[in-house]
Order: sequence, then C-alpha cells, then structure tokens
Amino acid sequence: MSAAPPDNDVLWARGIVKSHHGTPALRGVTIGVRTGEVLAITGPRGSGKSTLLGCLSALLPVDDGEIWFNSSPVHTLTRTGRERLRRDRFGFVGSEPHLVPELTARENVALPLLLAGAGHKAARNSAAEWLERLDVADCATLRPGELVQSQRQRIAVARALAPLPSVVFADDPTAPLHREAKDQLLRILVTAARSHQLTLVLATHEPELANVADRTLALVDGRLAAPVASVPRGVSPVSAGR
Ligand SMILES: Nc1ncnc2c1ncn2[C@@H]1O[C@H](COP(=O)(O)OP(=O)(O)OP(=O)(O)O)[C@@H](O)[C@H]1O
Repeated sequence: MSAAPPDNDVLWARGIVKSHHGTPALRGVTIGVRTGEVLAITGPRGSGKSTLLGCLSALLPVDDGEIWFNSSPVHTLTRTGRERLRRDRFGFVGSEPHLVPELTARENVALPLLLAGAGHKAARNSAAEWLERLDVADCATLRPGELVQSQRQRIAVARALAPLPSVVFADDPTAPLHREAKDQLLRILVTAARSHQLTLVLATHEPELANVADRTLALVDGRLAAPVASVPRGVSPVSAGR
C-alpha cells in the first residue's frame, strides 16, 4: 500500500526504475516537483536525464515505481491514457525544434490550440501573442526552413507554452545554440513559465544553465545525488529523496 503524494507537488515519483533494452537508465528515483517551480535536472551525458523526463511526462512507461500527477496515478495508465495526459496537460521542448515544415511559424504555434478545440481566430491571435512574447513576431509568416535555429527553437517554445500546460518539460533545449542564444532562450523560457505560473522541468548537462532554477537536482548514473543548489522563492526547500 503506497503513501499519498504530497498535496503541493504537481508531479511526484517514487522509486522509478527504467531500462532501455536491458540498459539501466534509472535505478530508483524519488522526486517531487512543486506546482509553479522551475526545477533543473543536471547530470553528465547518459546519466538518465532524458529518461527521467520521459517517465515524468508519461512518454515512457516505468518498469517499476510510481508516478503521480496532481494526485492521480500515471504509472497505471494505458498508452492511450498517457497520450491523453501528455496532450492535455504537458508541454515539451527538445533540443531539436520539431516544427511542421509546411506550416508558418504562427500556424505551428496555433496548431496545438486548434487540436485542443480553440477557434481559428482565437488560436491565431494567441499564437501571434506568444510569438511576440518570445521576440519572434517578425517570423510569424515564415516557414521553419526560412528561419535560423535560434528562431526555430523560440517558436518551439511558443508552441509548447501557448496551450498553458500544467507542466513544461524542456530536455536540453539550448543544446544546439551558441552561448548568447542559449542564455537568451533560457531567460525567455523561464520568464514566460514564471509569468504564467507554469511548472518547468528543465534537463541540462550544462550546470551553469541551472542557475535560473528554483531548485537543482543532479542525476548520476541513474540515481539522484544530493541537491546541488536551492533558491527557494517563498517556499521551504524540500529534499530530493522524499
Ligand atoms: N533508446 C535507447 N536505447 C538504448 N539505450 C538507451 C536509450 N535511451 C537511453 N539509453 C541509455 O540509457 C542511459 C540514460 O540515457 P539518457 O538519454 O536518459 O541520459 P541523458 O542524461 O539524458 O544523456 P544526454 O545528456 O546524452 O541526453 C544511457 O546509458 C543511454 O545510453
């Protein structure tokens, strides 16, 4: 019989274990993500960051352990249930912006809103606002092939945030960018998440990028190490290993 997840955690996982074709990636990770926080997961390449984000975001089923979203179990959901949860409640930004090449930037950002049932005009207006917020309004009518990588990545961020998901997962979103564009994208992502009270879980192998987070946890070889930094914003710190 399991204990109930803490009330103020939007996501809570206990003892999650995950292997890829026999290669262990997570070896028993317990983690809570508080509503509205910016949580950075750091660790060297291969330490399990992407796998952890994949499990928390219901992309990957766990081999063992529990995951709860808003006090509802995720680990018992069927594939369809996980897909629905991802579509309705989560947003994603990867290191490569997977935009639809045939659509303009504005149409790419409007797409998830339309899929969620928004009207054409509302989706179009909201997409335009998000492009403005991310400082790429002038790209609205251009297609991904006409944009540079940093612009495409901003559009991918706009697309992930526009539906106002409960949790945004960003897996090394700045990886392909040069230093200045990295800092700008990260700043803009975190600012947008904070101003809309979105929870952001950010995986990065660049520890200095985690400075923007409220809390940083480090993964080492599929296990969480002790917290490496904590910048609480009016809330008391919580240990990694609850
Ligand atoms: N699809 C897969 N098939 C086989 N092994 C995998 C797969 N995905 C990840 N792994 C293995 O699982 C372990 C954790 O990988 P994961 O990608 O989660 O780490 P990471 O910290 O995100 O690394 P990176 O920073 O390089 O993205 C590694 O040993 C990796 O080789």
